[in-house]
Amino acid sequence: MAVPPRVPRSSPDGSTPVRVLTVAGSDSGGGAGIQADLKTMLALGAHGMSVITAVTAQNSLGVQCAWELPAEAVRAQFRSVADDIGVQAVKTGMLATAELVETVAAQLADLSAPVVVDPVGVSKHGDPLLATEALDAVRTKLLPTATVATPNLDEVAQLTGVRVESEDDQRRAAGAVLAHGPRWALIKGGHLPGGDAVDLLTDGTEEHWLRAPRHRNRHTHGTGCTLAAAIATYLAGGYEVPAAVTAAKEYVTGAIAAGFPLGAGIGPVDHGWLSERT
Ligand SMILES: Nc1ncnc2c1ncn2[C@@H]1O[C@H](COP(=O)(O)OP(=O)(O)OP(=O)(O)O)[C@@H](O)[C@H]1O
Ligand SMILES: Cc1ncc(COP(=O)(O)O)c(N)n1
Repeated sequence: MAVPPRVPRSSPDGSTPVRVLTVAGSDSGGGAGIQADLKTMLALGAHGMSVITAVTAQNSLGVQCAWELPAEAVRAQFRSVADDIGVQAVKTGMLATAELVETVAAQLADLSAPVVVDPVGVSKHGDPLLATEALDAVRTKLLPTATVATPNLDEVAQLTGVRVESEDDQRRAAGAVLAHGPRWALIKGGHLPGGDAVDLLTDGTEEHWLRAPRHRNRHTHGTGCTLAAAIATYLAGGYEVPAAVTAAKEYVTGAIAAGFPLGAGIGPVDHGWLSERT
């Protein structure tokens, strides 16, 4: 298995780590959301920071309850981090409501750092994490701020109406996502059948097909969050988009291979797999 690199320190004397921000929901079970993102950032050598948009009561069986934070609380967390510490890349995940999508998009519009938008719609168990009436704000306000948008196949269908059943469909889906304004689209094929897990990264000109062996492991809670957080970390570390996504795919593939059982349902990917190898 390919071993992805850790990001270089961001100061010449090596004292300051790369700073990456996640704007997402909290997963009390620790496998997805804010918790997955911060573990990923630490594993790859960055300093992770968080803007919490919602709190979920969640475990290996699903999401039992969720509460979104007031827009003012989200804005204040964002300003606290951006105005003092500074961010070198941002990842967005669960944003819950149209008001929070608009609040976050407004903050991102003024930022010069790269942005990875994971347009989280539903959990692996089918629990809604975004109100249906927020989809329009995702299309018109959030996607235009994205350096890379990383929808899974359900999110592609929700956002563009394109149903993906083949690699050709992934190409059509990418075009439909790019029409909403992100610089790059990563159409994740994790939910397609087949021996490999194949994702398409494109900016409409270049095409990169990222292939990894599909692991027959049911403990895949948090795959999408982990991949998007890893991409943001590599972008913060100065990688170009194709190199960042390639390294992030290596990291998530290893984490899926090492996913472990917890509770009675779907366990998490193993964010610590790299340190177990060194
Ligand atoms: N069983 C698997 N083996 C290897 N790679 C996988 C597997 N399942 C998903 N992937 C890869 O994991 C990454 C995340 O893709 P996935 O389609 O699972 O995202 P997602 O549905 O957004 O995740 P989540 O369910 O956590 O929201 C992609 O690179 C995908 O190809
Ligand atoms: C707070 C939060 N964010 C994202 C997900 C998606 O992850 P998954 O699809 O693996 O359940 C989740 N379950 N919870």
